[in-house]
Amino acid sequence: MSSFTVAPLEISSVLHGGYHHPVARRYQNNGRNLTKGMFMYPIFISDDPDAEEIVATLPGQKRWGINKLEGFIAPLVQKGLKSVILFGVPMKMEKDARGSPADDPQTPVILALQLLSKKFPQLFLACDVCLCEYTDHGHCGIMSELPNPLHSNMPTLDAEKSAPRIAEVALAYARAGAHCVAPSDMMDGRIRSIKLALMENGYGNRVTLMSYAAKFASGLYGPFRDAAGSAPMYGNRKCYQLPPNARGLARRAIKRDAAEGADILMVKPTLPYLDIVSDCATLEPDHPCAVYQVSGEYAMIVAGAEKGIYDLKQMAFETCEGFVRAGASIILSYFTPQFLDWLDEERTDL
Ligand SMILES: NCC(=O)CCC(=O)O
Ligand SMILES: [Zn+2]
Ligand SMILES: [Zn+2]
Repeated sequence: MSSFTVAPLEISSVLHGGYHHPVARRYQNNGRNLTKGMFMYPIFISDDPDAEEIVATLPGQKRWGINKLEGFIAPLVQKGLKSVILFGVPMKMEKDARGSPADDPQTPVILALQLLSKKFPQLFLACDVCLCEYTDHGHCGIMSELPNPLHSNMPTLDAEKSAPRIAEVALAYARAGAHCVAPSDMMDGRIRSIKLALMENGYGNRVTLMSYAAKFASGLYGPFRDAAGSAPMYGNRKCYQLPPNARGLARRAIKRDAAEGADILMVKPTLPYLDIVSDCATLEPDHPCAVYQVSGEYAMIVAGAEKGIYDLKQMAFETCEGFVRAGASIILSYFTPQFLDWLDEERTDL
C-alpha cells in the first residue's frame, strides 16, 4: 500500500491523445512533410564515356560515363526526380595548378549538362563548382605562393586568385546549361565574384547560385573523395573549411554569402550540425536552406542497417525529417532514388 496519492493529471499534461493513431501522428509535423521535390541527387560523372563503376565506399552509387547517363536518369525522372547535382570525375584528363580541366569544353560535367538539358528539359540541373577534382595538388583553389610559416604541410590558398578562377568555371557551367551553380570551395569572396560574372554575361536572372555557406572540415567526406578522386595530395582543408566547433563563424559565413548574392544557402554535413541548419533558417528566413547529407553519413546509415542495428528506410526518414524540422527545404542525399520509391509507399513506421 503506497503512502502517497497520485494527483490527477493536469489537462495540459495530456499529450498522448494527439498522436495515438498513425494518421494523427502525421498531423504532428507542423505542416512540413518530406516531398520528392525537396531532394537533389548527387551524381558522379566520369570522363570515361562508357563508365558504370561501382564506388566501394559509397554502396549503391556509381561513376557514370556520358553514354550511360540517359539510361540511368530516365527511370528516376519517371518516378518524380526533380533535381540533380553533378560532380565531375576526370580520371584521364591532365590536371594542373589552376584546375584547367574544370572548364575544358570536353570536361565530363560540361558534356553531361549539355546532354541532360537536351534530354530532360524539366530536370533542374545543379553543378558543383570546385577546383579540387581538377588541380594536380587536389586543393579547392589556387595555392598561395607564400609558404604557411606555422605548418609547411598545411597549405594556404590565394583567395584573390581563386575567386575569379572559380567564377570563370561557374560561368562555363552556366553556358553549358546549368540551372544552378554551387561553389563548394569556401574561398572568401567567391559568391560575389560568381554573381557578378553571371550578371555581366547575361546569366544573372537565369542561374541560381547555391552557396555551400557553412561547410565544415569533417571526417565524413571520405567516400566522396574516393568517388571523385579529390583527396588533397598533401595537407588538409582546414585553412578553408570551418572548424567543427565554430558556430559563430558558420553564422558569419551564412550571413556573408547571403549578402554577397547567394540564392540558396547550404549547410554540410548534416547530422552533427543541426544547430547550424536551424541558425541558417532563422538568420536568413528569406533564403531556402539546403543541407547535404554527405557520403560518410550515407555510408554510415547503410552500414548500420546492414549490421542489423536499425531499419534502413526508417533511419533515412528519421534523419531527413530531422533536417526539415531544423529548417531545411532542400536535401542533397544519396538516398534520393530510394525516396522516390519510399514516398509513394504507405508509411508504416509512424
Ligand atoms: N563538395 C562535395 C564534398 O566535399 C563532399 C560531399 C560528400 O562527402 O558527399
Ligand atoms: Zn573542393
Ligand atoms: Zn592555416
